[in-house]
Amino acid sequence: MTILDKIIAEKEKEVRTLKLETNKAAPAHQKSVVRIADSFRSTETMNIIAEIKRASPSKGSINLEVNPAEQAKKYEACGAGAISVLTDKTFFKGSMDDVRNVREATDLPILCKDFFIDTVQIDQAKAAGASIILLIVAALTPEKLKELHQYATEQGLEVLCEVHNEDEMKQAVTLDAAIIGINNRDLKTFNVSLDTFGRLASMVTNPETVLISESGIKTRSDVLHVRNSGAHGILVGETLMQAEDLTEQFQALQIPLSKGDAANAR
Ligand SMILES: O=P(O)(O)OC[C@@H](O)[C@@H](O)c1c[nH]c2ccccc12
Repeated sequence: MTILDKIIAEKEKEVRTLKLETNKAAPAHQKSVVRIADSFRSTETMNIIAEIKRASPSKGSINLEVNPAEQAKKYEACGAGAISVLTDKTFFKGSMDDVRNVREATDLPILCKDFFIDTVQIDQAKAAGASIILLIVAALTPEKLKELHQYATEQGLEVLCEVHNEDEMKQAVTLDAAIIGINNRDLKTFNVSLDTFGRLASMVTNPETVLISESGIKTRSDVLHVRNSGAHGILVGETLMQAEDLTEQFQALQIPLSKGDAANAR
C-alpha cells in the first residue's frame, strides 16, 4: 500500500463523516477574488503560490507553530500570487479552519490543498473561502476527475489539476484543464526530480494553459530550470515555511518570466 493509498483510505472515512455532518453547507464567502488562470498569464515575474505547510509524510514536522493568517500576510507582503493551504489533518496537520483564517487575513486567491474525492469536500472548501481546489489525477478515476472538475467549475472555483506522469498529463489535457500542476514529487515514492516538469510540460500544446511547477523548489537556479521549460508559476512549501529571511527567499525565487531576460535573472 503506497502512502497515497493510505491517504485516500483515510479520506473515504472523512467524507463519510462529513456527509453526516453537513446538512446545510455554511454560507459561501462573498469576496471576489482574481482568477489565477488569468492573472498568472499577465505578470512579468514568476508567480509564486506560497504554501502553509506544517508537516508532511515525507518530511515530518516542517513548522508546527505557524500562525496561518500571519504567515499568509507575510507571503502577501512578499508578493505571493496565491496562498496554498494544506487542510489535511491526519498526514499534514492542517485544517479547514486554516483556510477560514487565511481568508480573513487576505484577498489573494486561496488554493485548498487536500485530497478531493467527493463534492462534499468541494462545498466545504468553498464555504471556508477557498477559490481554487486541487484535483490529483493519480487519486481519481477518469470519471471522478471529470465529475469533480465540472462540479468545482460550476461552483465558480478554479481547479489546479495535478499530474506526475505522461498518462496523467494526457488525462489533464483531455479534460482541457486551464491550470495544470506538474508535481516534481512522486506521491507514491516521495522521490523529487525537477526534470519531471519539462518532460510533461512539453505535452501541453494549448498556449492558454497555465503551468505550475510543484514541489522541491529551493533555489533561484531551480526556478530558472522550470521557467525555461515553460512554468508560469511555482508552488513552494517547505523552502518558504523554513526560510530564515522570507523576503530574501522570495526575492531569490521571483525571477523574470520571459526567457529574454534570462541573463538579467542570473
Ligand atoms: O514543500 P514543497 O516541496 O515546496 O512542496 C509544496 C507542494 O508542491 C506540495 O506540498 C504538494 C504538491 N502536491 C501535493 C499534493 C498533496 C499534498 C502536498 C502536495
